[in-house]
Amino acid sequence: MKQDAKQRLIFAMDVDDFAAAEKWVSELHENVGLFKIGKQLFTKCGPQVVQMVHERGGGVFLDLKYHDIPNTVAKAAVEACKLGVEMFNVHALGGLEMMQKTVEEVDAWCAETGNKRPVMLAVTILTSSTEETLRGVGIDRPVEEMVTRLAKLAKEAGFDGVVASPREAQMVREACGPDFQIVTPGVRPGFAALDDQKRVTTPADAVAAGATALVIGRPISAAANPLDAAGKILEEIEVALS
Ligand SMILES: O=C(O)c1cc(=O)[nH]c(=O)n1[C@@H]1O[C@H](COP(=O)(O)O)[C@@H](O)[C@H]1O
Repeated sequence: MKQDAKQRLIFAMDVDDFAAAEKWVSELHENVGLFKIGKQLFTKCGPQVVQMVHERGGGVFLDLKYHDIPNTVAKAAVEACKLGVEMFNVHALGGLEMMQKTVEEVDAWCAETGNKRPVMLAVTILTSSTEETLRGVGIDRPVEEMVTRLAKLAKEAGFDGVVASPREAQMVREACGPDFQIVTPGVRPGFAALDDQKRVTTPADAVAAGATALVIGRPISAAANPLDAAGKILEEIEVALS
């Protein structure tokens, strides 16, 4: 059971330094399944940092949120596959054609090389966004409607799942069926601060709502004892799963 919960805990390794990343992987690998490498760390350290996580026995969620013309995103996604990452993401707002082309090229690369396809996720609406944020960019629709719409689009394109707020997990589950993965950031255990997240829930509530994995950063990294904080989150996930 702990192993199952561990695979569902993704640590957001939001640091800009190779040594700091190395320290986090060594310190947390016992309680964390995947280490999320985002824009800051990847821009600073590049593919070497992916290799480091793999060498230390961790899995990688490459969080570069690709959003560009279809050909550019598809080619970048194939490069992510070549790094051997376990999971990567694009912005669903890039549209159906962008996501379809990405699935097509990744599947072709996997067929050619015999490699396993990484979990492909589409980001719906960021957990830091509100209706006001959407209005500001000309989208006059409720957040919930947009999340469901983008999740369905990702599914239609052949994506494995989405990144969404835990508050929208249940709606996505209903719209996209039981096998669709729902990875939720914006998760805050009772002991942690909200920081800049706006649409949050606890780990237990996220799992109960249908989240298949949780992305958690500062509630672990800012804790007095990060391994212990990750352990407490695992326990909460285990209880929610049972
Ligand atoms: O794609 C993401 O991981 C992501 C999507 C989203 O909507 N909101 C969001 O917070 N994230 C990421 O999830 C992580 C959350 O970190 P904490 O707020 O520290 O737990 C950060 O690395 C964000 O970049």
